Amino acid sequence: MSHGGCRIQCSNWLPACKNHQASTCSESKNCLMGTLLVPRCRSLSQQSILACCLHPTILRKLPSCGRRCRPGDSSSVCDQVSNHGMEASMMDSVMTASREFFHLSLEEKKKCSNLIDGKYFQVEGYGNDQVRTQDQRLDWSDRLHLRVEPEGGRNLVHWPTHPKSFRDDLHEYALKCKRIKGDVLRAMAKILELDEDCLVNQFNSDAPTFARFNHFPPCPRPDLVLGIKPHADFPALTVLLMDKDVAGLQYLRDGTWYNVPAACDHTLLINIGLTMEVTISEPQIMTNGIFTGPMHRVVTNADKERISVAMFYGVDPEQEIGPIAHLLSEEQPAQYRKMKAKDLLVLHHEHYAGGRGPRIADALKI
Ligand SMILES: O=C(O)CCC(=O)C(=O)O
Ligand SMILES: [Fe+2]
Repeated sequence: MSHGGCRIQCSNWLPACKNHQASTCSESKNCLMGTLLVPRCRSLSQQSILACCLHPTILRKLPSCGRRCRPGDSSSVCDQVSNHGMEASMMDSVMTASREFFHLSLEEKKKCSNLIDGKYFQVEGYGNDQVRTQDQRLDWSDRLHLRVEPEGGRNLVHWPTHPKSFRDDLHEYALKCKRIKGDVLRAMAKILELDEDCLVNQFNSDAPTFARFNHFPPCPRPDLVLGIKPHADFPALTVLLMDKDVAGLQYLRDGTWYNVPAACDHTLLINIGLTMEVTISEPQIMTNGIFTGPMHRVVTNADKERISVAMFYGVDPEQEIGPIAHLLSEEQPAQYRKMKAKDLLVLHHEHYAGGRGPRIADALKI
């Protein structure tokens, strides 16, 4: 690692109160994520970042990790990472450019629309989810979704020209995030006792990276409407840049939603996605996987807008994904069937939008 190792933030994630409000909740001082997932120390080795989030059976192999494990802990990678090597000024610039874009007139934003001729949905561009069914729940958010990698596959027609810095900021930011993604994947491979580049090599030159800019305007009824409904990210890994001032993200754990505080100290949040779960979670049959894509959602705020920027790292759509061979043995056979990434994505959308449950990885279980 060129920048001396990422650090995990000791986070104090409080249970959300019943009306979904993220910022006002002080019902409980129970620091679940802080005590269970993150050791109480400020600087951890790179290896420990992920160890904090791994299943206890793997964790026991790691002398450097001070995590206290409880039987039945679920395992998920959803931690705030600092000392990640990205300049705070760059993170601020991306946030400012995003905010400026969302504050443009609707007419201006529609120049990047995700609807062709105002009707036909496409993944890239400005807008909301595709509406597939009459009773589909829509999110209280505006989005700009852009393919960032491979660089040759960028559709600049969707890339805003206002603010002027937007394109350059995103380009630079993507380069930094890619390096962080590599660091995280190498650390994960090490923990799994795989070849260091084994996971990085799952991403060939056609592996897509999408940037999703989320804007959550103030919402008059936060008790009724969610900014993003419960989901687990589909791609393999997400690097999330969050608003410094307004919280809203929540994670589900043991049936309770927990608030993630606003990222006032320039932390990034790393999520494991479902693709990675299918790829690497094989040996722990008893525990349903070493890594799982954590379920999360975003709540709305009555008074304040919120911005976040997610970089989603997927694998080549033509790639067949399934358990990595090195992780399988006679005692630990595959738990998931193999499928091309593009077919898995279709299934995921059907499940998620159709309300049949957001965890497509479960549908793939053998
Ligand atoms: O806004 C956030 O903090 C999370 C966004 C998110 O979960 C997503 O874009 O998939
Ligand atoms: Fe997400």
